[in-house]
Amino acid sequence: MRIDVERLSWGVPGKTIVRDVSLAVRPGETVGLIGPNGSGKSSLLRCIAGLRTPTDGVVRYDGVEIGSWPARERARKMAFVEQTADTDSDLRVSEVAMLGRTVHRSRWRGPDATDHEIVTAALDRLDLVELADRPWKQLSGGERQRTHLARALAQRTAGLLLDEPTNHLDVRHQLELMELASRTPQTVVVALHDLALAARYCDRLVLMHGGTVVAEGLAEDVLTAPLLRDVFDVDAEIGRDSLGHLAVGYREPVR
Ligand SMILES: Nc1ncnc2c1ncn2[C@@H]1O[C@H](COP(=O)(O)OP(=O)(O)OP(=O)(O)O)[C@@H](O)[C@H]1O
Repeated sequence: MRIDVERLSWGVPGKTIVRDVSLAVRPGETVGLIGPNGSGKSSLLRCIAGLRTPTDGVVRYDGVEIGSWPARERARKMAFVEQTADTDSDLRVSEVAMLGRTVHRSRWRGPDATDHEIVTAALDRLDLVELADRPWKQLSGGERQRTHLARALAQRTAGLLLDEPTNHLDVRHQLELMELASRTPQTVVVALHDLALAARYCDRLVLMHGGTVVAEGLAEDVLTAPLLRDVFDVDAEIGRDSLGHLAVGYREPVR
């Protein structure tokens, strides 16, 4: 699925939070959204998901404006895992993942064999099969995050929006999740704070600052010392590690 964001702005009374952002994400592409705290990444993702109505501009999925779509129709096309995703009920892991299937069936029909197959596959991809019967409330932060990702995968959408999906994950699960995000045929927009992870797994990076896009392109073009100094206020050294991946080192902040 192609995602187009055209001249999008969003804010609250007296404050523009996302300003004039345009973005075109090609089918199957994985785009990394990076930027300092408060730069507007989550707000932009919510607008792309259709959870916020832009004050200006439009969002299109495959060329069709999503503004007037019912939530259910949007959710059949786009899954979104928010940064503070929570489930405030007594559900078990497999039941949380099964929530991803609800958008595909009528309210009166329970899950069928296909739904169960899809959920099992999603749990397997997130390394959760052994936890399938565990109550959500007993899970660790990383296990909860993986469960919400399984829910999003079970939704079987053409697009996937992920807000800091790795922030609770151990290193192995971070790598596996990003591998999954980069290899899936889904179109993915993922907000990340780990710049090296973003560089390694995203086809393209979009750097936000103060609600606007200040740079976009290949990781080596976006992650430059001068840009990182301007935007993140850090002195960084960009190099390659022994595996050939972009590495970002930071000097002590000078205050
Ligand atoms: N509903 C709201 N009302 C008022 N201010 C808001 C609202 N939503 C977001 N903001 C503000 O807008 C700015 C951007 O927030 P946003 O969550 O989009 O940033 P972010 O780049 O995702 O940050 P982080 O990296 O910390 O997750 C922040 O200053 C935030 O406090």
